[in-house]
Amino acid sequence: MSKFPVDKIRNFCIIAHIDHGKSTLADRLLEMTGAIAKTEKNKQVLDKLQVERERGITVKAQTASLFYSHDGQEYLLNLIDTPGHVDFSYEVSRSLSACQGVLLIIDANQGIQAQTVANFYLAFESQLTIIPVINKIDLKNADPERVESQIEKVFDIPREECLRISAKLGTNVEAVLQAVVERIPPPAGSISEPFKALVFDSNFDHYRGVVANIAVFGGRVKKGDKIVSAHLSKTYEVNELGLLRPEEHPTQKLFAGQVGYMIAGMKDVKEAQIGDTLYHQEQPVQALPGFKPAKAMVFAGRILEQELDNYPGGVQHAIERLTLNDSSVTVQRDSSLALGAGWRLGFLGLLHMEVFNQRLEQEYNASVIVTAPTVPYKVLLSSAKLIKSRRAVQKNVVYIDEQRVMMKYLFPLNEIVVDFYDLLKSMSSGYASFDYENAGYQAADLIKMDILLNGRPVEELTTIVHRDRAYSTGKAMCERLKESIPRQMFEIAIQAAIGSKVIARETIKAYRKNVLAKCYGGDITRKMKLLKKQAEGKKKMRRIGNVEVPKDAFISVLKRKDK
Ligand SMILES: Nc1nc2c(ncn2[C@@H]2O[C@H](COP(=O)(O)OP(=O)(O)OP(=O)(O)O)[C@@H](O)[C@H]2O)c(=O)[nH]1
Repeated sequence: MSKFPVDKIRNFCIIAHIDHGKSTLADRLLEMTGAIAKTEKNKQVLDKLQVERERGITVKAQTASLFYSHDGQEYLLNLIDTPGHVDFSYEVSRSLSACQGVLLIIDANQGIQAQTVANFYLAFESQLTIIPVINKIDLKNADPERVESQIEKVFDIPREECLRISAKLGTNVEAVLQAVVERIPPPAGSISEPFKALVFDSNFDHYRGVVANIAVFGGRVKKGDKIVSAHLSKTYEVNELGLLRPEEHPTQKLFAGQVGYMIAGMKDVKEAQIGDTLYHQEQPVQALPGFKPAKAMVFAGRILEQELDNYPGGVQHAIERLTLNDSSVTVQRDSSLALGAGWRLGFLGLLHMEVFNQRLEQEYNASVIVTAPTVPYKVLLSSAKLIKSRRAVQKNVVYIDEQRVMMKYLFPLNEIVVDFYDLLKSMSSGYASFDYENAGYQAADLIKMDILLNGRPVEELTTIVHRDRAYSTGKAMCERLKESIPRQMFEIAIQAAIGSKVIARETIKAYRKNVLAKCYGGDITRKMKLLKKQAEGKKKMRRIGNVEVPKDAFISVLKRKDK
């Protein structure tokens, strides 16, 4: 591809609240610039992952380079479609680092929603040009006037700057392309500078190794060049590079201002850190600031099971490779006597945890068991100092218009992490939307609860709970254990205790398990089979004191309840 002057390049993201129409607009922009054919089949083409297609949501940011003629000039537009859901906001913030402007899409019926506000601030803080685009004006209940008033009031953007479109029907989408060219500034870099590129995303290809998505901030790079990654100071030869249109489109060179992909013989996922800087071997540059690591909000232990071994290299590789593509997941090795070796993974939210799990299964054929989500705590060890409990505290209220109000609260994270969003949606008949950010640690009345089997604490089941919830949580855990521990030759007491105080108890009656009881007389092979099965079952048991506990019992207590 021939050189494209920097002033004819525009890099922009599409950001919005979930379902406001980003991916549909991206389809129209791809069609109008000839990147994809205009057919029914080409729907949400940038949502490539199976999990995205099944759930109808974007979870990965995707890049597409478009060629667009305007006023007799040819422009290269690099579009990044981003996810809308709060759990994937790390994708948005990284994508913004490769852009100078954003299209902020707002549904003409729903108006400004929680993630519209959150995404606006991400773009605003990055000092990007913001083009408000009111979408779905074809809807019967569309009220673009009202949405423009909201935009003026909440974002202080004059209503004249808003575009009104229907991404579905293609109405006025041409105006969006024109606004991108006219309002968003070109990237700052120059071709005469030394080569400098930011790795803003990467994924692992089974055959070609690491494929890095890069934004070239200065200079140029070509096939065969020797480049260095600032993070590891390791040198690589560029094997392949090109544009994403949205499929890979190999080129000989990439220039300042361009966004594209690069393959440079990186075989290990540790070699292509997201946020890394690449430069020419002979022309070292100062590394770019990179990205702040994502802060995990929800933790889940994953338990290593036999069936995880069906991915070549084992589940370790599968997790490493998937976290390369989703760097917001934190991974720690973990192991316990009862559950065996596993991982403790941190996520930005519950949907994020579900999606990661689904991707492990679908893309790496690794089935895993997810334990109940927990949130991080800081524990102050003290003798008898009671800490005051804190419930949600209202911080402020803004009336967006006569129908909508924006309220800010300070919540304990574990109160909102599991079902708060679902509850809010059903209570408001789907009208309310919700977003959250980390407000730091707060003192709370939390206690450590132990589970005892015949008086012995089971380390793996110790949990931190709010004092008000201790009884119900303890009772539920005891009941679940009672269901899953088989009767044994003596009575088993299952207790939930806070310190030395027992708050819940279940009892399993004594019983001599005679697996042959039902086999009156006859068939010896059937008897042998049952005895063998019992012996195998014993291998999967863990002994706590004198009580034999099957592995499944731990899992049934720790596993998330199905919805
Ligand atoms: N009537 C109407 N529907 C639209 C329009 N644009 C998008 N939609 C519909 O709105 C729904 C959501 O559109 P998407 O493009 O998937 O929304 P999104 O913002 O990409 O969603 P996420 O990526 O999951 O955040 C789909 O059912 C679209 O068909 C429009 O202009 N008019």
